[in-house]
Amino acid sequence: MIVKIEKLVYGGKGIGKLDGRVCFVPFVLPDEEVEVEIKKEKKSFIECEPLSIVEKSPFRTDPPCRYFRYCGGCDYQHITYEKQVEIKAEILLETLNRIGRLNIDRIDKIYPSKKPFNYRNRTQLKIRGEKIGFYMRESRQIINIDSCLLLKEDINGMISGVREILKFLIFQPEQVHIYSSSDGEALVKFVYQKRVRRFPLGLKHLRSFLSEKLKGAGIYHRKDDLLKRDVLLGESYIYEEYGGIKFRVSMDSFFQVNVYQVENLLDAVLQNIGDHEKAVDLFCGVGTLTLPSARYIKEIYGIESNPYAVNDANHNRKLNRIKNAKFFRMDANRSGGFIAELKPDLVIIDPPRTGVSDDLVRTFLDTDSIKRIIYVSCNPSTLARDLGYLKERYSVEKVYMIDMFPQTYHIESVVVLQKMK
Ligand SMILES: C[S@@+](CC[C@H](N)C(=O)[O-])C[C@H]1O[C@@H](n2cnc3c(N)ncnc32)[C@H](O)[C@@H]1O
Repeated sequence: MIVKIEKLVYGGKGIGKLDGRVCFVPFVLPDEEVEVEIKKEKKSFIECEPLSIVEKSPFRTDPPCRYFRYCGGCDYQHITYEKQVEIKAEILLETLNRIGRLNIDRIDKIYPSKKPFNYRNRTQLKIRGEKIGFYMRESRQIINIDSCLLLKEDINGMISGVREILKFLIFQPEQVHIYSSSDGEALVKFVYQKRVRRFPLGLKHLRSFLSEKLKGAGIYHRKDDLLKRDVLLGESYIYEEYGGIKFRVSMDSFFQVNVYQVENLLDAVLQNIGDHEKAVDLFCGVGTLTLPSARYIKEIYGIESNPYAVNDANHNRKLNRIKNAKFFRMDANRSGGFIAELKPDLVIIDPPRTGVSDDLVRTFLDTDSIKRIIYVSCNPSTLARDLGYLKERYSVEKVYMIDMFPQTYHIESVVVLQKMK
């Protein structure tokens, strides 16, 4: 069976038509003719696997990773990097217009990643028996890897060390997380299914296997889908520096994953602060956007639910001697009352993939003081849904795309909304 691919859609797959039904095919490019086999048939669509490419796109390239197509991590390694970025920009626009019923005709600025490989500062390795690696595509089987092309080189250098460490452990962790700062300072987390009372290795040992720049290690167990730390060896944090600001980042706080794109994200946000007086930064993490923004505004308030991130943000505020920023631990999705009382004229939001709550959307619509919203999103579908509601009182002024996750289908964007008169 031959399918002609019309375009790529959010999620990484291409779509075409087979017997009049929509058909999804991974690892293809627009305009390619692909021989496929059917994997799953539903009433309204068909899932296929590509067998061979009959008519190749000029943008097809040889995937450099030997695990590509088996590993669940990458979707786009068969596409030249420039074309990946172009495709993501088209998907972003199409998603905003279709789900949000908007009428946006351009992306104002696209920031490709300076390096499309070796950009990630963190990884979560799954462990099972001798296997260390990532889940296989559409499966819970683990693909055994010795390196990953998305990871910073120093993290790859630590994977063989993890293998050695596991030989010392009677009880195997189910995951090992590694985080390495731009300076190569590293943190490691050993995650167990159940509580472990003793860990047989000290920080010195771990350093000898992993990196001399290892600052700390945490031993965790999983409880109700959350990680609980039982043992800490060394420090629980490392430092990052971006936009002239130093950030302490704890092993349990979030930080942007692509070392080449933090400055670009800041650029997109800071150039839109405009002439405002009082800002609130919701889902603020360790203050990555709050603290650089504080230079351009009278007062700024960061809201974050993770206590470790709030501690880091407060530490970072003092470390950088920033007096006009304040941080609060709060559920941002339920911060409507706080916002209504604060009366900010600018709102910055950077929610997780789920987007923002109905309550928060209502607050943005009902709070007259808010003149502008800078919405940072890692999921175009929920962004489009939220913009679809907000368009009642806000117009889309600017759209930026930051390619935070090269080789994958994920799309990071910044949308600037202006209150209509
Ligand atoms: C995508 S990150 C953005 C962090 C920050 N803006 C940055 O650039 O580093 C989302 C943040 O929202 C926090 N978060 C998730 N759900 C939240 C909630 N309901 N209320 C407040 N913060 C939340 C997470 O802990 C995380 O720090």
